[in-house]
Amino acid sequence: MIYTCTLNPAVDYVVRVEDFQAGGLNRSESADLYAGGKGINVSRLLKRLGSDTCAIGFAGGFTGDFIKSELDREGVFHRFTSVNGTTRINVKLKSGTETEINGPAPVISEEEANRLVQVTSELTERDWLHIGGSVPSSLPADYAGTLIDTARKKGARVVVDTSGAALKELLPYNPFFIKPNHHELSELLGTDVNTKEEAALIAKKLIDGGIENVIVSMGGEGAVFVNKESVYFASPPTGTVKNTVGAGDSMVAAFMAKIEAGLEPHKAFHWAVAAGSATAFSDDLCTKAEVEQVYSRVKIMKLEQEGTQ
Ligand SMILES: Nc1ncnc2c1ncn2[C@@H]1O[C@H](COP(=O)(O)OP(=O)(O)OP(=O)(O)O)[C@@H](O)[C@H]1O
Ligand SMILES: O=P(O)(O)OC[C@@]1(O)O[C@H](CO)[C@@H](O)[C@@H]1O
Repeated sequence: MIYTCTLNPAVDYVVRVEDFQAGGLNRSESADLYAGGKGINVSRLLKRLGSDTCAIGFAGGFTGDFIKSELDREGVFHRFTSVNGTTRINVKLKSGTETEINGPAPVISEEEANRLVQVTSELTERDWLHIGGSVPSSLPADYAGTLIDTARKKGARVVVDTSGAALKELLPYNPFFIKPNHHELSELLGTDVNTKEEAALIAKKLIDGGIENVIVSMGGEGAVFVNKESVYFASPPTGTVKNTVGAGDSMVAAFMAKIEAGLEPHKAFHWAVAAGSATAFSDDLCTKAEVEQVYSRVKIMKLEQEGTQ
């Protein structure tokens, strides 16, 4: 079972405005609500791809109830830890460009935090623990690390998809897989990552440090995959981009689903890029059929290891 842990879930309020004017009264053409947060997106896609998954994390208030009812509607298992506070709402404004306003996390008490650690202590060696998204500031700095240690003691495989300080904090735990985008990688290392060669070079260093699989996504420019054996680059097909929210999460979901199904990592990477693009071309997360349609249009090539050293 792939457990996704979203410490700071959100209701994503996706609003479309024809010609947004800052400081003026804008009327939206459409507004949609989605159960959001990185782990929740990953679980929703895993379910669509046919993998066993369960979403865990903190949920509270009417927004927490909305997320649970949406997951129930889609048949996604969940086991959230209830909190007193109210799960945030994240605004995704689409008006030519995409603008995001992600809300603040509710305060998580020590007792609530301990209850989630208990859930991760019930994982087994057949399970994965994916930790995705931001970490509420009320939690101790080493909280996500505690979850990883707890799950690892039970033999679970760990995947990390956080950014900023949280990612830096968790790299020494040597996750099985990470998928930063090139901006997150630049921020992490304080150096610009703009090309596939630069991405491959940095990813190789992370692999040498003990992480098993790294995908660096670069939006419409493609993505780089590095593990101990090889370095690959994939370029996505062109298409009409409708929504990139959750595109990265779709990559993570497809990579885990295909590794779980026994595929070699570079083949799982090919599916990951297809899933990311299929979501970018859809209004919501993509479907399995959409991933299959995009798959043959993704160009994948092996890069020389020497070029990355
Ligand atoms: N313009 C685009 N055209 C085709 N595919 C795209 C485009 N933008 C994103 N994608 C697909 O989505 C994947 C992930 O995109 P990106 O690098 O923006 O991830 P991300 O920043 O983690 O996304 P998010 O945090 O919004 O989920 C890319 O590797 C690619 O497959
Ligand atoms: O604020 P965080 O936790 O970093 O990111 C949260 C978020 O932007 O990530 C998902 C897309 O990846 C959205 O569903 C959600 O709103």
